[in-house]
Amino acid sequence: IPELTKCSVLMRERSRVEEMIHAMQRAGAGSLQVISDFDMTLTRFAHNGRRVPTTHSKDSRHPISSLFNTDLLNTYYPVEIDASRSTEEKLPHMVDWWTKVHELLIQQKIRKDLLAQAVKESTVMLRDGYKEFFDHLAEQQVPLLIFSAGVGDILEEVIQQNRVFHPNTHVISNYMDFDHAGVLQAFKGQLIHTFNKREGALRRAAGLTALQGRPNVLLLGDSLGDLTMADGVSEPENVLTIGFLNDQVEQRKESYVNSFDIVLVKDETMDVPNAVLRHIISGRDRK
Ligand SMILES: Nc1ccn([C@@H]2O[C@H](COP(=O)(O)O)[C@@H](O)[C@H]2O)c(=O)n1
Repeated sequence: IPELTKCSVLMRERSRVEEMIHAMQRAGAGSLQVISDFDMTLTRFAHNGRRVPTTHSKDSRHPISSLFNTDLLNTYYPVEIDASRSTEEKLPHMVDWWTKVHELLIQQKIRKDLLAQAVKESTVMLRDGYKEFFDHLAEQQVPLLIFSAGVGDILEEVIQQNRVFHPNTHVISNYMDFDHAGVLQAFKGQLIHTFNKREGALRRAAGLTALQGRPNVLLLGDSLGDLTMADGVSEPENVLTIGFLNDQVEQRKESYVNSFDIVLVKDETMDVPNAVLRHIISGRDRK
């Protein structure tokens, strides 16, 4: 796979990655499921030197930017990516961050009918190559689980507007609960933040029938917390993990290389996941 030889691609054990890809290729598309994070994994981290907004974050060019206006990002994002703190240390801060953001959004009485326009006018962008990624999985009927600590309603709108929300796509995320007048009144279900995805994986992903009987997993994420997204897969055989290292590269490189099978450093494209998928799905090695 020529894409794996790029200098932005880091691997702790290249031979293990190759073995896993071959095993997944032999098993074919029928054994495969893809589990992916959304913000900064399927969406770009930056474009033309500027941060791309997440499903939660403020987009200054946005006409109703108060909708996503959370300066809390500047306080809590550095904690989220701090390589010197453990996950346990970060947990209470993440709960605070998400709780405050959700409260702010509720106070702002966000209207359901404004969401589509808000997304249309925002600068949120999926990574280059996103269309091949979504379309190829749909054509091959490979289920795609998007597991996001962002806002599910916004996430769905983003993939809808990019015309890639296919029937093979399942989403687990924080969904808004609107009252009868279409005004945000709460968030549904248990809060999902960056570091509690394991609970969601065991509680919710494990029950999705479309994912049953598919022991091979391609997992995509941008945070160490994303590595637990496949913990609900029963009897997994091969779990190949790809991590996007977008920020604080030098501080986090070692932990990412020790944790993900493939690490993509400041790569704003889906080139590597697409190449790996083409290879697995082509089934050229199948006996
Ligand atoms: N107020 C917030 C809260 C979180 N974020 C970022 O969103 C990411 C969560 O979504 P995933 O799809 O990646 O699970 C998380 O990494 C936070 O950095 C935000 O921008 N604003």
